[in-house]
Amino acid sequence: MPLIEIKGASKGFGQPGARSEVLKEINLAAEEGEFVVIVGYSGSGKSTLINLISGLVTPDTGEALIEGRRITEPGPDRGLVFQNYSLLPWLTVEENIALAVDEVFKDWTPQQRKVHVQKFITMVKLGHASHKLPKELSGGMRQRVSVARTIAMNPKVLLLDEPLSALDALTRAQIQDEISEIWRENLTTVLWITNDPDEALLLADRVIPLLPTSPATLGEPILVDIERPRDRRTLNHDPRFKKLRAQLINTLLDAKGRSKVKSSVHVSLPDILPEDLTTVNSLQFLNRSGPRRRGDHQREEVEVAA
Ligand SMILES: Nc1ncnc2c1ncn2[C@@H]1O[C@H](COP(=O)(O)OP(=O)(O)OP(=O)(O)O)[C@@H](O)[C@H]1O
Repeated sequence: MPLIEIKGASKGFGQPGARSEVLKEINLAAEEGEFVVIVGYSGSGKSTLINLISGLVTPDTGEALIEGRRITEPGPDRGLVFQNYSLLPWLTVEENIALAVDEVFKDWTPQQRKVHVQKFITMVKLGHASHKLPKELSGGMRQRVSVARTIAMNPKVLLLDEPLSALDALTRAQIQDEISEIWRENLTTVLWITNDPDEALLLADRVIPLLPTSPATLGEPILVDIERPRDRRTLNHDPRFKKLRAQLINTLLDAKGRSKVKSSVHVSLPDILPEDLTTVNSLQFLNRSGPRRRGDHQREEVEVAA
């Protein structure tokens, strides 16, 4: 049985009449220990999709499951890391992580909890900053705390919603490598959302494109059968990487192109004959009591883009 699963889920927002359908017939499964990345355009519904699993969003139809149980609300078995760190500003690095650990491991001794917190601070290389407040940290350091805090709660699956998009490219690359290493050592199941195809292919076992159809649907998964650890410098020249990259980007671009092709509808013209204003006689229409009607046999339709 897959660790997490989404079966036939659709989701829209808003009241009838002003409703927007965001996701349609989403089917997804991730096995234990698997690193799955969903890649899609901004605004296409990526957060909505990951939140079906976090429990923050309930599907209109279909269901999301963890270990076969239906997800109805957030829970400690699913750790969520957002793009905006969400640290408590009045607590230090250590205290921010300890707060989460104390909440989840209530029956542990204070010493056990302290050792556990230190392990994760070391894992994200923040030993030198454990007594600093969030305002004294760089964006990259804050995101490391956020990741450490979430992993320290031992979730069954780590859900990352564009965790690095607020960071500069170099810090981003560094933290991608760090999280990849943490994943390999701990083999947590990871579901990562991004709008960056390179990030997706560097990190994932399997990349799934979220197609910008309206509503969005999932495309065919792309298996990234490139051995780990993956070195970003050599990867760029690896023919397998180049091929997968082209396949992924083309899939997303093709779907975007198709979504621009609008349908057309037939509209009946009003039941009024147009006046010919090029002849003097036509000015007679000013004396008429009403417009001239088309006969039924003259009814006209035009095709307009919808
Ligand atoms: N709670 C909500 N109420 C109403 N509309 C919502 C809600 N959540 C999301 N939406 C709409 O659903 C669509 C998809 O949003 P979502 O945040 O899932 O996209 P995204 O791909 O994660 O975007 P981004 O990459 O910009 O973060 C957007 O049009 C958004 O306005």
